[in-house]
Formats: sequence, C-alpha cells, structure tokens
Amino acid sequence: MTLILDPDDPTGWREAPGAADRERADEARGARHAASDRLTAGLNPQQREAVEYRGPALLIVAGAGSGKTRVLTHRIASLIDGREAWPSQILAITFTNKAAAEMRERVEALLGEAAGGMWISTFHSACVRILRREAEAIGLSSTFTIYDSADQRTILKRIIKELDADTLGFTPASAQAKISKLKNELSDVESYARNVNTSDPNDVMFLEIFRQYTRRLRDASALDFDDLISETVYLFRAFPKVAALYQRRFRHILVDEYQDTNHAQYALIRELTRPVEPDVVAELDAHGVLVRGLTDASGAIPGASLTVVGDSDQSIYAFRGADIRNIVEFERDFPGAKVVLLEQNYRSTQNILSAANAVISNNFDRKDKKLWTADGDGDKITGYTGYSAHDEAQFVADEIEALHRAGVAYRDIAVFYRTNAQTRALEEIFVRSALPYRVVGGTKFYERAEIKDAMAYLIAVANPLDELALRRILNTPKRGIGPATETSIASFAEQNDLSFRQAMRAADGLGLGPKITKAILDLATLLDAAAAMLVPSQKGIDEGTNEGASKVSDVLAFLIEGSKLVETLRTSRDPQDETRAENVEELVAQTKDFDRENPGASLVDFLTQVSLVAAADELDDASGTVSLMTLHTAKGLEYHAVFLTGIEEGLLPHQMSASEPGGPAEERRLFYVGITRARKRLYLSLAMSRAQFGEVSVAMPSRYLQEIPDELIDWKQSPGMANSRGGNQPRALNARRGFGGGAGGGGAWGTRDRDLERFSVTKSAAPKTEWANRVTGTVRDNGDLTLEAGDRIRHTDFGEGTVRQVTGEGTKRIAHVAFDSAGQKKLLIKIAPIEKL
Ligand SMILES: Nc1ncnc2c1ncn2[C@@H]1O[C@H](COP(=O)(O)OP(=O)(O)OP(=O)(O)O)[C@@H](O)[C@H]1O
Ligand SMILES: [Mg+2]
Repeated sequence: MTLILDPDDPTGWREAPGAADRERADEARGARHAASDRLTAGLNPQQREAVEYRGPALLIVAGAGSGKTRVLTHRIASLIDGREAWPSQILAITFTNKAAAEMRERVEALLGEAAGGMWISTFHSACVRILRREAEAIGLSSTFTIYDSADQRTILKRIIKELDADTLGFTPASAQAKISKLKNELSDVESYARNVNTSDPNDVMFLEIFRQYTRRLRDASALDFDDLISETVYLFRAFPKVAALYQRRFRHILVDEYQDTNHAQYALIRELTRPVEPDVVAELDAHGVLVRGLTDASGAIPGASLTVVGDSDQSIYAFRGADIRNIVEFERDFPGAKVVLLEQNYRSTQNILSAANAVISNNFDRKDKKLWTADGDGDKITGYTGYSAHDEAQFVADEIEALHRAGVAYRDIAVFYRTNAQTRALEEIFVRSALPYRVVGGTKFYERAEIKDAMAYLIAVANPLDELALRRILNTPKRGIGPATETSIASFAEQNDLSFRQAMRAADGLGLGPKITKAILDLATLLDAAAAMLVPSQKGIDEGTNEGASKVSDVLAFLIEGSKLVETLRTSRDPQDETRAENVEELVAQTKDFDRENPGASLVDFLTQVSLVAAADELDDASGTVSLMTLHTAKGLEYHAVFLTGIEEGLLPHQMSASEPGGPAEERRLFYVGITRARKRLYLSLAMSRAQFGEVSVAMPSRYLQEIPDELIDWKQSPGMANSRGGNQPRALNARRGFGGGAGGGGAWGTRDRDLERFSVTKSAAPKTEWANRVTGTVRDNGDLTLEAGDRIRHTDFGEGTVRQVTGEGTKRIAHVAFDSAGQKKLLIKIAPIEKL
C-alpha cells in the first residue's frame, strides 16, 4: 500500500492503488463483474475496446456523434471502478468548462459516487490551478490577474500610441493576433528577437511592441489567456521537479476534441506524460514525496497513459493555432499507440448524416469516412430563403413555435450563426414573438463596462500590482481625476520605481491640487481597507485556509459603498445608467451565490472563475429557452432541432477566410460541425439581402449549400418574397439561382441585379415593418397601450386578430393573439407593431 500526496486534499496523504490492490481487485473481479458490465453495457464493440484498452497511448478517431465523448467518460469510470486509479490520478481535458461539468456528472452517475479530486477541466482551468500553486517559482504572485481580450487591446492601444506604431499600420487587434499566434507556438520575446529581420522596420517595431507588452503584463503580475498555457509549459521545462510532481500525480490523461489543440497545448500534454527519471524520483523521495509503488524496475515513474479523441473533420480553430497535424502525427509521437476507429453515429438521422458526408467529402487531404446510423432516414432537411434577415428570423421563430407545439422543448432547440452580429435580427423577432431564448456568449455580462468597472475594483484589491485595473477605476465614478493626473501618477511611479498603487499612496508629493490629492488618497485607502478584509484569521493562516477572511460579496458591497459606484449610476440623468446600476447589483447577487456555493473560497477563486467562463459555459440546460450561439460555440453539443442561419457567401465561408489558404476548407468543417449537432431536425436558412456594417447588400447562397444533394432538402418559400413577386416560385429555385459557375460568374451577377430590384420593391411595399423602422431610426414603443382579452387589434405583418389573453407585467406584458389568417401569435406589447381597433 502506498501513500501519495494529494494536492487537492489539504489533509495530505491518500492511499494510492498499488500492486496489492490490483491483485485484490483481480480477485474481486468476479464480484464486480456486474459493475463493469454496467460500464460497457450499451457500447458497441469498438467503443468497448476503447474503454477497456490498457496501454500507454490510445487514439480514438471518429466522426461526429459516434460516441467519442461517451467513450472517454466510460473509460474514466472504468479506471476508477477497477481500482486502477484514484480519481485524483485522472486528468481529463475538455473544450469548455460546461463540457467538464457534464463529464464529471456522467462519471459520477456511472460510479454512483462522488469522484472528488478528479481534474476534469479545460486546458486553461488546469493551467490556472497549476500556476496559482507554483506561481512563485516563475516570479509571479499567486494572485496574478488574467487579462481577457479587451484588457489586452487596452494595453496594446497604449503601447502603439506611445511608439507611434500606427504609422506602420499596427492596430491593437493586429498586434494582439500576432502575439497570440507566437505564444501558441511557444515563441516568446527572446526567441522572436533572435529571429527578427532587423532590416524590416515592421518586424523591429513589432518586436518592441511585443517586448513592452510582455513587460507590462509582468509588472502588473498578469497573464493573458495564451500565457496560461505557455507559462505552464515553461514552468515544467524550467523546473523538472515541479513538473515531476504533476507527472507523478496524473497517471491517466484524457483529452477530448484533440483536433483543436494548438502547439502549446500539445507541448503541455507532452510534458505531463513524460516519465519521471530515477534521479528525480530519488530527489522527490528524499523530499518526502512518496513514490513507492509508482516506480518501475529501473526506478523511474513511467509516463502517464494518454488517451486522445478527435475528429480532424471538426478542426475549426486553425486561426487560434490549432494543428490538425497533432492528430495525424500522434502515431509518430507516441509509437505503439493503439488506434480505435468508431463508425456508427448515434446522434442524427441518416438524412442529416448524408448531408454532412456530402459536404465534408469536398475537403481534400482527409481520410474518407462516412457517418451512418441504424436509426433510419428521418425527416428531410428544411431549407428557407428569406428576403431579408428579418424574414429569415421570422421563419426561424415560426418553425420553433411549430416544433414547440409539437412537443419539442425550447431547450432542445438551437440556432447557430457564423458571426455575433447576426443575432440582432433574430433577437428582434424573438422578442417580438415572446419566444424564450438565450444568447450564449454574445455580449457577455462580464464584458459590460459597468461590470468591468466593478470587477476592476475587486482585481485591484486582489492584485495591487495590476495597473490596468487601477487606471480603470481611478476616475470611475468621476472624482475629478483627469488624464493629466493619471499620467503624473504613472510617471512618478516610473521614476521612483514604485507600483502605480504605491504612487497613489504617495499622492501628497505629486504637487496636485488638494481636492484631487484627497480623491486619490481616499481611493487608495478604500482599496487598502478592502484588502485588509481579505486577510484570514491567525487560525486560517496557520491551517492554510481562508477562514476569517471576508466573503467576496461583502468585499464587493464595501467597495461599491465606499466608491459610490452604484449610487452615482442611480442618481445619473442618463436613463441607461439605471440598467447599469441593476447590472452591478446583479453582480453582487452573483458573488452572494458564489459565496454560498463555494464556502471558504477566496476572492482570487472568484476572479479566476469569472475569467474562465467560456462562452459555452453560460448554457443552462435546465432552463426552458432556445439557445442562440455561434458555430464555434456549438462544438460537442447536440440538440433535437438545429437551425443553421445565414448560409451565405461572405458569412459562410466568412469573407475574412474565403481568400486565405485553407480558409474555405476550415469554414466547410465549421458547417459540418453545425450540421452534425442536430439529432432529428435540421433547418438551413439564408437571406437574399443582409444589413452589414450599416449597409444593406445582396447576399448570395453559400457555395456549401450546393454540395448537399437536392433530394435531402425540402425548400420552403418565403411569404415576403412570394408577395413581392406575385408568384409562388419554389424556394429551391431562388436559392439555386445564386450559384453561378464559380465566384463572380456572369450568371450570378445577373441574378444579383434582378434580386436587388425585387428587393427594393419589397422594401418600399412594406414601409411599416421593422425594416422601415431600422432605416428611419424610429424605435417603436407602445408604452402603456392597454389590452385585454377580447380586444381586436391590427398588426403590420399579421393583419387583424383577437386578443385571447394578456400575461406578464409592465414592459414584459405579452398579448396572446388569434389572428384571423396568420394563426396564433404571442406578442410583446411594448414593441409589437400593433394598434388597437
Ligand atoms: N453505444 C451507444 N448507444 C447509444 N447511444 C450512444 C452510444 N454511443 C453514443 N451514444 C449517444 O450518441 C450521442 C453522441 O455521442 P457523443 O457526444 O459521445 O459523440 P462524439 O463523438 O463525442 O460527438 P462530437 O464529435 O460531436 O463531439 C450522445 O447522445 C451519446 O449519448
Ligand atoms: Mg464529443
């Protein structure tokens, strides 16, 4: 019997299964037969093989919906159930925190017990945990801040301005992308500097930007998202003993969505799966880290077993450095790796799979594999071409209502799009139709300015070195501290080798006016007082816990009170400030939830959690809402019914990638990912015209639509189009007409002009629709229009009808209307284009 140190378990030592355990487990195998049967019951032979295989490396490659994630889950459960590993010896990497939570739940359901100590997380979360523990080794404070994309751009904007780099064409976004790319390739400032082309002024300037950026993050004790991975790799490479602790601990590493790992993530996996050499084992042993029972005959601890699952057809993150070669070269990097192929699809109907197969087979450079199911053809795919984005959205809303009436829960329906901008039309129509929906990862709560302000107060308290956070709150709410004062604080800090925060405390010596000086000192005092609230009691310090420290919600409330953040918003004359105040209060409510759900957790824990909330984490399956999300966010998920919207040239493939090498192939994989999310019903829609960047332009059907065999799609037509044409042309024809022989083909252009004409007719024929509102900038507000059951109303689009019922209150009142010819609709009274008759 061996004891190992479990870093998750503050009480220290846990038993690790040794040879004796395994023997005992073998003896007990008969008794446990029932259990292991349960773990493999319902799996097909290949899936079972993947669950039961034991060896150093296992690669499972398979198409969408073939049970890859399911196999991972069963494999973890089987390792634990067979006493081959403690939960704490398992590290499973998933793509989102939400997927991680789901996997944990499933493993626990399979085992029938909680599997504490198991690490199931994203690459980023796992790295944050490691870095917070080991920060000091690489000269970071363990309370380091995690900068998001917006923070990065703020810093880069300052640097670019200071260096006049915009004259060379640098923008915060371009510099950010380049830095990110380098970091994903594990290239840092020094390695870039070694290879820089000194005769190219652009390269030299970029080097300077990169250098400054790196220095500022260092000074602020901050890491960006890419750093989380690369710094962990550096940590492991520079400190083999630190690495050895994790190599020793994690005996089984499993990675889902392996096709989307980038080079840095791949390097991390390599580091974690290295064996611990006998001399390091001996040193660990000498330091009291128990290693007995883990070593082999040579005295080394063998590398962890690695299982990766992936589908190269679903690789959609090349722009973030994901490297399909990671899959292709797996066998080379892990010689003797077992490869299991899964073929049968358990998610979708054959019609959906046939469409997916047809589309993806147009990509070269892939192993041909065809998805198939034993479940039958199912319904045909529904296609729809709207005359505008709003018309398309109306189609989506109507179909969702029809599905709902047929018994499909809202939460089992999803609408996907390529770009976030596409949500506008969808949301407008959904709100108007009173359809419950949720935008996953759109303008996120935590990206709102007022939330970032409140968060900056917390960050400044947790990490006093964070200059970005301090500068953000320096004059928020307004305290009369202008940019000139901000600059004097910054240069005072620079000259005297102080942090910005220290310079604030020394504001007396800056020669500023008494009022401004007091304002700065008051803020510094407020932050210091809040920091004092975070110190645990002596008992907590002794025991290494957070006992005695104030709760996050109390610290936030204290800061809000002291800074008058909410009070200022409440008394402002800007009507939107009221909403902002409510948002900040929502944040307070969230910290309360956090405190309740995570007793003993610290402020840094809260900040970490917020930083790591990936888009897909906002999904809430329990809620009865339709999910709206980008195609990228949809990965790994499945829904009864899926709407793929905006299947147009310029959107899919996106214009940015259409001309890039490999771009159209990657966009095709994105389309494939979208199609394969659907279980039973798939809808493909597009619009003939779309407003983008404030301009309405004619849209062309996506080239990928053409790749789906005609007989799989049932094209419906757009009522708006039919009216304006005075005819009932099948939608398929209209859509198909857009396909010229190739890009810019004469036929295609001819079609465009005619469609544009028709489109103008439609537009002027329906001046009262939301379209006209958009164009003229009027926003409808029915204010306090009173309606009750029995009232007759007229709607601009649906004609006349009778109110059946009014539900909800205030601005959320909804009229349930039976229209004379348009059927039943639910309308949000405040904004619906209706009048009472
Ligand atoms: N042997 C099986 N019997 C019944 N259902 C199964 C089986 N294997 C997988 N499934 C179901 O099929 C669906 C797809 O499985 P899963 O999500 O694991 O596929 P995947 O290969 O990970 O897909 P993706 O590539 O989209 O991530 C799930 O609902 C899963 O529960
Ligand atoms: Mg999966």
